[in-house]
Amino acid sequence: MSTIAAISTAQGQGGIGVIRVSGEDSFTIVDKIFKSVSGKKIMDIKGYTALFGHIYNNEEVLDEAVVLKYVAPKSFTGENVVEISCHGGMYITKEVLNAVIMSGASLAEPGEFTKRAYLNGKMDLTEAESVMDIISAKSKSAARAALFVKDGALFKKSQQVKQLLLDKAAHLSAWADYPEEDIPEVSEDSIIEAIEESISILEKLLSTYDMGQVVKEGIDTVIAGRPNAGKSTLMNLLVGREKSIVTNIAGTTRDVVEDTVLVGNVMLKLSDTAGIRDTDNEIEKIGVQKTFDKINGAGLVIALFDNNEELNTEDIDLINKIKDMPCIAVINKIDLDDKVDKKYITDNIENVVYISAKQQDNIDELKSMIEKIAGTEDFDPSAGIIANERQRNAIRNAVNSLYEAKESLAMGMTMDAITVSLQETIDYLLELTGEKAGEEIVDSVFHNFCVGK
Ligand SMILES: Nc1nc2c(c(=O)[nH]1)N(C=O)[C@@H](CNc1ccc(C(=O)N[C@@H](CCC(=O)O)C(=O)O)cc1)CN2
Ligand SMILES: Nc1nc2c(ncn2[C@@H]2O[C@H](COP(=O)(O)OP(=O)(O)OP(=O)(O)O)[C@@H](O)[C@H]2O)c(=O)[nH]1
Ligand SMILES: [Mg+2]
Repeated sequence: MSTIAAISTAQGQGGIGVIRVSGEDSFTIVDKIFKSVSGKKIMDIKGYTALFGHIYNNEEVLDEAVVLKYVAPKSFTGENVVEISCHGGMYITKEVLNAVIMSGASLAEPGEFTKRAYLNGKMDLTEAESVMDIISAKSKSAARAALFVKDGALFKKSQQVKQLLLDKAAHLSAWADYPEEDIPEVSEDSIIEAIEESISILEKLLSTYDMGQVVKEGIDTVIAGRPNAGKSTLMNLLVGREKSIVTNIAGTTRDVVEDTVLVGNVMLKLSDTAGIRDTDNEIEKIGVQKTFDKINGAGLVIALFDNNEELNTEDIDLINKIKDMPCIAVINKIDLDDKVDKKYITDNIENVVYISAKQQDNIDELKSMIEKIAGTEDFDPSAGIIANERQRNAIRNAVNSLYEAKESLAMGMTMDAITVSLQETIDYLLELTGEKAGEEIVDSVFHNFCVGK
């Protein structure tokens, strides 16, 4: 396989930048452009040792650098690897990469290092996919969950089920293929037991998907309500800066104002919206329409009501619109006189919280309610989460084949038919981990990676 190279650190200014080189010829390629101060060659030093020196482009010094050597198979990719740490910054790192390419390496494709790690048996597909999740994690729980998958949380569960079924499938086919041999018959009960246990493990895994999405992607959360209810004040309070304009003029916010914020271990993708009211103003009208579009696509609606005003028809319409969605009714301005019909709100909406956005009262209560609704309070990162649609489909298919096997048994079908279903389940699990996955599947997994990973 060719020797590949790429900048593995973020593109931009940084203290140092790392160019990673992987493949059989890594040492000779880098030796051509690197002169160590000690005079040693990369070729001659041991794995996991480093040299300090300079990178050259022909006779010209490009930068000083530290090179680190990994000898196959003991490296991230399982190949010979050299990491060149030079000064960070777009210009220098590109020049060094260029020198490595001129010296004989080819430019790595996105995800190619991790793909090679997978192809060399350093990790399975679920572990490789978790690498992306680790990089893109924006919260502690997302990062921890991804790290557990990187450590094989998903892979191990898959192996566990595979083993359970292989024991039965092997037995079944042996028994069916060699009826004259003296192989003990597998009892139907033991097959059912293995199937039930497998279904339970896989279904439990499937149930992690939604929460995994919440932890990873965050929740589309819309702050809605009538003009002047205090939506923008709350938005600013949650994000911790003056993101939205706040005035006492009704109809201040027109466009949707967006930001993300971490509440406990839930990431909210917040949208502050135009106050809902019937208006003749063209601009405001469009804003109100956008508010409704946002509500329709929301994972959580935070509906604000003004404690100091009686409910109007817009308030009531909003309550009716959201009461069957994940939502919180926030009664704002509790520092002012109570005029709002609290009973109507609590009769219709389960989660109600009383705050003063202006005086920052009871905000913690609102935050714990958000966490409760997101259901991430007792999220267990160590259980491993399904990271994406590909994994979910593979597991879903595996479970479906198990249900088929169960049905076949109940219908008194031949053992052959049951073996086929169990074999199918195992194939789906092999696809999940990439132990047996088509080239298209593998390619599409790495397609979304960034260059250098
Ligand atoms: N400098 C550097 N830091 C990094 C990475 C890297 O590639 N380079 N990583 C990139 O993601 C992560 C670490 N990943 C790595 C995974 C395996 C090996 C490695 O050498 N594996 C050998 C070790 C065997 C052993 O000593 O037990 C192996 O698997 O055989 C190195 C880094 C995070 N930090
Ligand atoms: N007394 C009191 N005033 C508040 C409170 N929250 C917001 N306000 C005031 O209410 C007015 C409107 O606040 P905004 O946050 O702009 O209201 P909004 O819902 O975003 O309004 P639009 O953008 O017009 O839809 C401002 O003068 C705020 O200072 C509160 O808890 N108590
Ligand atoms: Mg506003």
